[in-house]
Order: sequence, then structure tokens, then C-alpha cells
Amino acid sequence: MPHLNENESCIVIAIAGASASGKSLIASTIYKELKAELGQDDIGIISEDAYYRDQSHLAMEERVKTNYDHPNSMDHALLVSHLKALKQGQSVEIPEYDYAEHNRKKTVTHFSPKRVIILEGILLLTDEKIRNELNVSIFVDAPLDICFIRRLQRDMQERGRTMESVVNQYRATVRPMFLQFVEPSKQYADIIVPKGGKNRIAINILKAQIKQLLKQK
Ligand SMILES: Nc1ncnc2c1ncn2[C@@H]1O[C@H](COP(=O)(O)OP(=O)(O)O)[C@@H](O)[C@H]1O
Ligand SMILES: Nc1ccn([C@@H]2O[C@H](COP(=O)(O)O)[C@@H](O)[C@H]2O)c(=O)n1
Repeated sequence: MPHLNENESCIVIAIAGASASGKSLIASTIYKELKAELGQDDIGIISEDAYYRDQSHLAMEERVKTNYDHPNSMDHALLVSHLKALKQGQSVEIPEYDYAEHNRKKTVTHFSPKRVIILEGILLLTDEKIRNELNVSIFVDAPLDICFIRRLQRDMQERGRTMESVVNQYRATVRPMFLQFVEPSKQYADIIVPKGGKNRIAINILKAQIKQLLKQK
């Protein structure tokens, strides 16, 4: 059931930055706090990671070799089509992702139109077609060594990885692709947020900006 009225439109905010820079934490903090004010059905989060390409046709030995930090690993066309559909008041079925399997799950999440959509993901600002759909673009800037330590802990605890695999992947693709694609996309951000996911002042400014945009719509 669409939650947008005919004369309401949707505000899309993208939060980009390095892996483990604090994107999800900022997105979930804004989501929880604004949900209380706007109502549960008026705000939602979409993770770019849900749009990693399906790899069911590949064996596990092949899937581990994929470069998950290159824009080609993402189905950005599907993400753009979902954003356009949501803006037109249509619901979408968002893929669910399994990091341990390096593949999409068989299940999807039903996502209905919202007044505010928060996107978060490393490569969002690298794609002009995604940038064209955004009302506000944010880049979370955190030192790479801090991001690496957080990623090591998170990937071992939550994503079924060994220390060796995290270190090898970081050297082979995560750091080089950050330097080639993610860091240069900072130029497209409206706001650069330092100090990662617990920057209270930045979160307050972002919430105020979202509320201001909602008033103007
Ligand atoms: N400023 C911060 N201080 C301490 N821990 C943080 C901070 N920002 C993020 N984290 C933690 O680092 C980990 C990665 O953050 P997350 O938001 O998931 O990163 P991303 O979505 O950018 O990959 C999480 O465990 C999160 O709680
Ligand atoms: N099968 C996969 C898919 C993605 N990754 C890594 O996830 C990172 C992006 O997610 P964040 O939550 O950290 O922003 C990206 O750097 C990929 O390397 C993976 O390891 N395996």
C-alpha cells in the first residue's frame, strides 16, 4: 500500500564513504530518531549492498575472487529503477544479501514508498544516474586505518570471515578501489561528515535539513 499522497514527493539522501567509515550507523541513527517524529511508514533505509549482482551461476571458489569494491559488482541500474518506481508511488522488492555466501539470498524485502529514503553504500556517488536521483549527498570521512580496524572486527564477527581473508581482500581490492573510485566521489557530496558514525552535530544538521526539505515539498 503506497504511503505517498498524490501531492507528496520523496526525498532521497545518500550516505557514501569507505567501508566501515560509519555510513550504516549514521543512517540508522537518523532513521530511528526521525521515525519517532515522522512515523514508521514515512522513512526507510536502503543499503547499496542489497544490489550486489546475483552470483548463483558461480561456484564459491569463483565468488570469493569477485572484486566487491568495483562499481561493476553492483546492479546500479536496478537500484535506479527502484528509486524511480518509489518516487512514482510504487512498491519494490529489494534483494537481500548474504556476505558469507557472497550472493543474493532467495528472499526479498517488500519496500513501500516513503517520504524519506536514506541510501547508504560505498559506491553510490560514483554513478551519475544515482546522483541524479538524490536530494542530498553525504560523504562520511574517517581515517582509513580506523576503518580497517572496524572492518576486521565486523567481518570476523558478522560476515563469516577469517583475519587472513579480510587482510588479503583489503590489500587486493578494498584499499585500491577506495582510492580509485570511492575517495574521488567525495567531490559530489553536499556535506562531508568527519569523525565517522558518532558525529552528533553532523547528525543533528542532517536531521534538520531533511525536515526543512520535507516542509518545502
Ligand atoms: N565514530 C565511531 N566510533 C566508534 N565506532 C564506530 C563509529 N562509527 C562506526 N562505528 C562502528 O564501526 C563499525 C562499522 O560501522 P558501520 O556504520 O557499519 O560502517 P559502514 O556502514 O560505513 O560500513 C560498526 O561496528 C559501528 O558501530
Ligand atoms: N560478498 C561481499 C560483498 C561485499 N563485501 C564488502 O562489503 C563492503 C561494503 O559494505 P560496507 O557495509 O562495509 O560499506 C565492500 O568494501 C566489499 O568489499 C564483501 O567483502 N563481500
